[in-house]
Amino acid sequence: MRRDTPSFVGEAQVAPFLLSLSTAPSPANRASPPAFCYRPAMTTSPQKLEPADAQNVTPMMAQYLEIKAGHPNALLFYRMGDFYELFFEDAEVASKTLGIVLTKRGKHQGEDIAMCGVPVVRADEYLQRLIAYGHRVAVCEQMEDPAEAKKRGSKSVVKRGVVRLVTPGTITEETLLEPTRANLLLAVARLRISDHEARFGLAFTDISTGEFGVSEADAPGLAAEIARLDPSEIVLAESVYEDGELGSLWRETRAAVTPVGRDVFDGAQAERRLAAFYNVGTIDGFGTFSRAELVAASGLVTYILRTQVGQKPALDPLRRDGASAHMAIDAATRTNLELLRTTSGERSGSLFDAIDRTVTAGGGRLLAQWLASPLVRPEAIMPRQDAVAFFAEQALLRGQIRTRLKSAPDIARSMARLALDRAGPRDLAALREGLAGIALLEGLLQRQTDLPPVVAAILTALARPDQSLAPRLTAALQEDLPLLKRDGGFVRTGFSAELDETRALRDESRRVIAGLQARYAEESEVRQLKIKHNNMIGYFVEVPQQAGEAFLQPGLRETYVHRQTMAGAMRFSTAELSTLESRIASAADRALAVELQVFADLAQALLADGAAIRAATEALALLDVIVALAVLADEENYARPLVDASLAFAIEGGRHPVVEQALKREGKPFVANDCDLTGEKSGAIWLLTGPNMAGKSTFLRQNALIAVLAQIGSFVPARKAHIGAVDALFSRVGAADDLARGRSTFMVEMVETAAILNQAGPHALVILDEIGRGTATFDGLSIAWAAIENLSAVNRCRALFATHYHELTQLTKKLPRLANATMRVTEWHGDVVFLHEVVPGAADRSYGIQVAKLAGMPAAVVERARTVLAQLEATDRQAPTAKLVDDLPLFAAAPRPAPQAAVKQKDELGEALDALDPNDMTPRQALDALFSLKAKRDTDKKR
Ligand SMILES: Nc1ncnc2c1ncn2[C@@H]1O[C@H](COP(=O)(O)OP(=O)(O)OP(=O)(O)O)[C@@H](O)[C@H]1O
Repeated sequence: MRRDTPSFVGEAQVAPFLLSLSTAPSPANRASPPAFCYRPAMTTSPQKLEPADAQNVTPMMAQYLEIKAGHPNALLFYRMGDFYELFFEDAEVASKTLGIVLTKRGKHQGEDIAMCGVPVVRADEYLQRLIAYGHRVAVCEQMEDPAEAKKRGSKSVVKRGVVRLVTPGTITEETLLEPTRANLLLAVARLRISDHEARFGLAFTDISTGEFGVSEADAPGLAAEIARLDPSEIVLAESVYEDGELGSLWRETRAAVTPVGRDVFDGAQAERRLAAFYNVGTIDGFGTFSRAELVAASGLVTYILRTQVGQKPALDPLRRDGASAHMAIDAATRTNLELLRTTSGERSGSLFDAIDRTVTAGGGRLLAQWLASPLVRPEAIMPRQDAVAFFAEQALLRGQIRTRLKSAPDIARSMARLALDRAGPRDLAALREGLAGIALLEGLLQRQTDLPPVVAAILTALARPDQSLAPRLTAALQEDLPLLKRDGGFVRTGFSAELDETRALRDESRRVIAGLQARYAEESEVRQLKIKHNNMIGYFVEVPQQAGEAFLQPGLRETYVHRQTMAGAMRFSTAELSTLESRIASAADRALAVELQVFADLAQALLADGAAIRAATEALALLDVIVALAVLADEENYARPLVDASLAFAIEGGRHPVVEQALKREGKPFVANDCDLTGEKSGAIWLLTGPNMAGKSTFLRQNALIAVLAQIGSFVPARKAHIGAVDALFSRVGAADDLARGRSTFMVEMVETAAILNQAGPHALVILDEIGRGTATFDGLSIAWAAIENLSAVNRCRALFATHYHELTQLTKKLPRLANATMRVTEWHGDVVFLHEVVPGAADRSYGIQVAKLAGMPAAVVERARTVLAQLEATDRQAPTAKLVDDLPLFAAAPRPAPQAAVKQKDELGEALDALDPNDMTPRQALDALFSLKAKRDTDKKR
């Protein structure tokens, strides 16, 4: 692809050059962003780019170096005419990431300067790619007309400045954002309470919609809170980033992590900075916030102002997003239950995908947020259920609302771009459609009676925006609109008399040119004479070369001034054409100026009503979600659950929301199953046995997912459900190897199971699927055994525990809260048939060999396995594990020590523990260490 010379003067040292682009990364096939952690020292090394070298470089390069020195941690997009250029290491990084060719331009300190560039018109595509790979980009624009620079002398350089830092958490462009995912920027501030204890303030915002929340967590709760919010970028002080104890958190998050200087989180400035940001005298009116929350919020706005270089996004006032009001779900559980994404990172196959019936991007984002943060308080859940129930009964109204919602554009993001002065005519059009849609929906809801409180609140919010805005936008805007306002042509004829006048002048000039061409052709007797235009020489007369010679002779040359001789043609200008040209140019300039003023006036009117429009937009998203949940309940035959503060968990005829739909697509039925963990008669912990493939995992997960759905306010896939609100949900599967983190299967299982046994309280719901399978039979059995005893005696929570260790079923004799359940199977001509039915009792056998046979194992191997099994069973009969239950004294767990006491008792055992690094251990070493710790502990007790 050949590029034109950049059209600015004073920088003639920039030669035209060749640049080839590989296939452009398309927004549609965007690769999912790799897990990364932003490395601050990634770009050009500073010693190479000392601005002090400026004496030895061209003025333009000196300017580049100075600007780059101010942004060492970002790739610098340096605007040159129609391209953004990157130099030095920035160019190398960008060319590798974007797949564009690296070229050279001039020398710096004797070495070639690497360079690559991206066309301004396609910058968004490239930005998207760079951001997805965790880079930050500083966008440096030309701040004056090149003609201005030229006036200062031919060598002078166009003024440039960085207008914006683009980072994963601060983007607003439609093309860079995923429509149904909130793009959260999270700031984490640490407040030390003592040497051993710290509180963390979390402040998060979605700049593209204006949402702004704060919350607080202690050290153990921080990871779960980050997993719940699932931010795109995390900003934190360098000291917090470098804290060894938190290291794994920053390494393992999907978000880009941006450490910043401590001044960003300056506690002494917090209130003042927040008040300045919101333009208020004091922030007391926003409510009461903890110190940690305020420091985080002020860090967040400080970072935003720095990345937006002074442009202030319109953010809602901060609001406490109480973590305690939400079900605690840690990262491993979220992954395991595939709430928003499957374990392989795709949306398809997740719970979100299965239940999402929303029709707007804002609704999709809100539903995802609800799924990420189910509620705990029944009095918060009930109003949502009432609203869903209201629409579940009204199919006709639902249909009318959805038709209107479908055509409503994503106006939250358009409003955000407007506030940042990044909006274009199409954003105004989106607001025109959006506001008109809001008015229609308001009318529709107004005609209904007996609205439940949530729907009544939606109606009030929809009525808030200024009703005159939509008609005003309709009157001002054309139907077909350009992307950029600087292209003009978006204001409707008839809206502005001044604009219509200048446009008439421009159109009339065109007619004059046509007349002039006819006259010139007649006078010169050259019929092929044409008047044309290009950007280099403006309007000119073009004639075939042979005819052109006559124009150089007296008679014609007085009128026609020679400009260019081309292959086969000659070009001339005339005084009349020059006059016309300047008239046309000034008419076009004037027309554009009027259009930009119209744009600015409309933008101002919309922003003045910003709070009302944002409230109406939020109401629109809420309406979409509520109606979508009603559609889901109707389509999939879900029932309204009873959620209260009890410890009940009684599901009748429960189904797995994702598996059920998958089976339905194949025309297969799903077998519904009951689950009662209420505890009085049924047992609060169910030990589930049954062969592989019988449906154990499906049953376990369906109950966890039913709890999640019930607590977001949705109806659930069951005939009837009574759920005592779950405050924490844990789900673990006998782990697969987690080689990426350098841990073995067994270690992962132990770390994760330990987390549950340490944290689950009486209102928790715990799902454990084949815990202990990652190690030798007896080790695994013993650990599973001890874990069940702990769950029953210490955690006293509701739990489902699937296992292949049939020996464990004996435990019900000793543990009254434990009940056995099994997957019913039957045999047919020697083959196992799965009935997918959960019934009380224990599996009599594993059917492992039958399943192997079903899987196509060679007949000889199956036969041999039968023989070995017979032998093993004979041996077990001589020393049955069942006897153990009678022999072993009942589990006696020590009460959990208070954290304070634990710190004080730092002893030999603690030191031995400190010396261990589980990440560096093999399973064998971990086991050895566990035994040696236990031995040490036993010795201590005897002392
Ligand atoms: N209730 C059900 N109704 C109909 N089909 C079901 C049901 N439960 C499970 N299935 C089907 O059986 C398959 C196996 O289920 P699942 O993975 O839960 O078995 P499992 O007992 O956990 O097996 P493994 O021990 O091998 O993990 C599922 O993919 C699903 O197609």
